[in-house]
Amino acid sequence: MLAFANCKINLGLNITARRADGYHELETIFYPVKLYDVVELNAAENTSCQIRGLDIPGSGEDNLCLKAFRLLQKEFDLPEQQITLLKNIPIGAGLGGGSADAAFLLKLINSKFSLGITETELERYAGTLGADCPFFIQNKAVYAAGIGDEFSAVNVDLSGYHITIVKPPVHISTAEAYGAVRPAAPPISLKDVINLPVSEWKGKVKNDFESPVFQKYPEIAQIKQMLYDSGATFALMSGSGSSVFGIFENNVKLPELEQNNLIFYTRP
Ligand SMILES: C[C@](O)(CO)[C@H](O)COP(=O)(O)OP(=O)(O)OC[C@H]1O[C@@H](n2ccc(N)nc2=O)[C@H](O)[C@@H]1O
Ligand SMILES: Nc1ncnc2c1ncn2[C@@H]1O[C@H](COP(=O)(O)OP(=O)(O)OP(=O)(O)O)[C@@H](O)[C@H]1O
Repeated sequence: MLAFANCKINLGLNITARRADGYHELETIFYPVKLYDVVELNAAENTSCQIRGLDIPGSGEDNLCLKAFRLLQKEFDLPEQQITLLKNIPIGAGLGGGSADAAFLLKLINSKFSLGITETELERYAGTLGADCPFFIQNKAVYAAGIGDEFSAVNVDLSGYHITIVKPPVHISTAEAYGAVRPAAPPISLKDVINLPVSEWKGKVKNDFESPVFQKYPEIAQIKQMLYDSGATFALMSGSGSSVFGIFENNVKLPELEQNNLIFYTRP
């Protein structure tokens, strides 16, 4: 039994406060995008995780898929399984790929073994694996507050646009990126700004990680500029980077970026 785990982009990200436990309060719009990993479960003598495709740094035991399986195995009487992960979503990209794998695996285990876990409970399990993880349970465009796990409805539809994601060869640690931001409440909430037409988002829908990340890696700022120069209606770094997405009205090809970077063309 298998599942297709899509990634996300952040349409805006305001980091508003630092909590006593070191985590940060934020507001963001999570938007699902059709760039997929594949996770598969098969009966086996021992539970393990086999990875194909892109290399994931760290040991296999650290893989979020294995952590997701063990989390439910502790609570339910699950038989041993081989988890196979086909990794396509770039890592350290701000696309939440690891979180997506874990969340989709929780859902897959729930349906394969008919565990009857509710969506709310699945979100709670996912939240113990990572701040980005709960979003992928419902996996629809949503306004998120808290540490990224308190959801409310939002009306954003990019289905008429083309999305281009550029992943420069830079790996950014999320914890390090948070450490470089000075939290502040935005003058206007993202929840209101996002109601503007996409053509008015430039300069108004912001990502607070951009400034410190662009300072350290000017090549990422150049990619964003290149997306605008190529006709993007809107461009922004996703999450803590390093990927940058462009929203285009037409399907533009970017040969200069194709030669030098990882680039993905997709539709929302
Ligand atoms: C940047 C975003 O991708 C935006 O969607 C997320 O906030 C990151 O979510 P994530 O990768 O699932 O994060 P986690 O794996 O839970 O945490 C990694 C590290 O990021 C920092 N972290 C994460 C989320 C948050 N709201 N505040 C934080 O300060 C913490 O130092 C934490 O140790
Ligand atoms: N299944 C997995 N896929 C990718 N990374 C994983 C996975 N399991 C564990 N990791 C670890 O998590 C780290 C970050 O992974 P991921 O690609 O999800 O982060 P990201 O692109 O920075 O996304 P975000 O910051 O938006 O959550 C990696 O460095 C890797 O060591």
